[in-house]
Formats: sequence, structure tokens, C-alpha cells
Amino acid sequence: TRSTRPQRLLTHVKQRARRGDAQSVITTIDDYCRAREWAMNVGDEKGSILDQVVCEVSPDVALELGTYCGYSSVRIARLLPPGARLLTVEFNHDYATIAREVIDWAGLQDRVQLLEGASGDLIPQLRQKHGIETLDFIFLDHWKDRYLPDTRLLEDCSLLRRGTVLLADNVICPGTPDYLEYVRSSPRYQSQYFSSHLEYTRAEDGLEKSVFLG
Ligand SMILES: O=C(NC/C=C/[C@H]1O[C@@H](n2cnc(C(F)(F)F)c2)[C@H](O)[C@@H]1O)c1cc([N+](=O)[O-])cc(O)c1O
Ligand SMILES: [Mg+2]
Repeated sequence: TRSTRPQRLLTHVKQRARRGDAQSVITTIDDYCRAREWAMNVGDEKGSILDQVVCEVSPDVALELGTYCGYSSVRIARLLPPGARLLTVEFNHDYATIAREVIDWAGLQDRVQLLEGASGDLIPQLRQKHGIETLDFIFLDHWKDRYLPDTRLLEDCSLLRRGTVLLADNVICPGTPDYLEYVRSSPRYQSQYFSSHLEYTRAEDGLEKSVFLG
């Protein structure tokens, strides 16, 4: 049977990116997705905004919802200070398998813990099972109709603290209207929109950065 897009992307990374060199993995994926076949990675344009926010926050504990092929896991983890860690959640076993190999190829396996399962199941386990007190940074890039319920769940599980930064991909395309309405109208968040473009295209998209006020 024909290979999947994530499998073809991994093959390309192993053929073209230097092992242990996170930047070459990022560049290889972006070149492939721009030149050969589009994939739903956050990409280079929105990715540099992600980089900027991660550097500002310099999180000890970061959470990513929606690993896919591991592109943004690599972007985030390469910027983490020593001892800091990224937990990334992926629902699809095949994607998780590809992502682990991409993260390993980038040499970042010691800073990234990939959890397979549904956010609704895994978020309530973060404290007990993964020793998380509160989260410093959250990147939301999974199913767009899950951004709001999962944010409410993070609140209810007391995993947010004053200053926790949530950064959401795709708030314009495909769009996350209920999430955007919530973080922009809630007195518990200070929200800011970063205008950009949908990965590898000229379509409008952007990231919403929301600081939890406690
Ligand atoms: O649909 C998009 N993304 C959906 C992304 C979905 C990814 O998140 C995983 N997930 C599901 N639940 C969880 C968790 F963590 F909850 F368990 C993780 C899914 O298995 C998938 O790998 C998308 C679409 C476009 N586009 O242009 O169509 C552009 C983009 O940047 C996108 O992110
Ligand atoms: Mg996305």
C-alpha cells in the first residue's frame, strides 16, 4: 500500500537532515512541504513567532497539544533551557510513531516526552502521573474544536498559574472561533493576536497569545 504523507516526510528528513541538528530538521521539513507536498506543520513564518514567544517565556515545563509529525516539538524543544522539558500529546498512533523518530533525529529525545492518547484523558493525569505542578507554556495545535474544552479542562485541573502563556495556532485558518471569543472576552486572560499566514501559503492565518491572569 502507498506510504502516508508523514512517512514520506520522515524518509526525507532521514535522507536530507543532519542527525542531531534540530535546525536542519526544521529546514528540511519546510523545504519539503513547500516544494513537494503541503503538510499541517506550523511552518517557518508562524514558527518564528512561536520561537520568539518560547524564548520570552523560557518555560521549565511546556505542553503541546497536537504533535502530528513533531515539527513544532522540535522547534520548541531546541529552545528550552537545560533541564526544561516539553510534553507533547498525540492521539494518532501512526503520527506519534513518526514524530518520535523526527524528534530523535533532531537529537531532542531527552527533552521531549510524547504522550499518546486523548487530551481529555491525559490532561487530568498530568499532575499525578507526570509530576506536573503547573504549566509555564502551552502550544495548541490539535483539533480546532478541542482548543476551548481543553483550555477549560486545564483551568479546572489547576494546571495554569498567573503568567502561564497559551499560544494557539490557526485561529483564522481553519479557525477556532469559540476559543478566540473566550480568551478575548474572559477577564482571566490578556490576549494578543499575531498576524501571519497559513503554513507554506499566502492565505491569512495567525497565532493568539493568551496570558492567564490567575
Ligand atoms: O486541522 C489541523 N490541525 C489538526 C491537528 C490534529 C493533530 O492533533 C492530533 N491530536 C488530536 N487530539 C490530540 C490531543 F492532544 F488532544 F490528544 C492531538 C491529531 O491526531 C493530529 O495529529 C490544521 C489544519 C490546517 N489546515 O490548513 O487545514 C492547518 C493547520 O496548521 C492545522 O493545525
Ligand atoms: Mg496548525
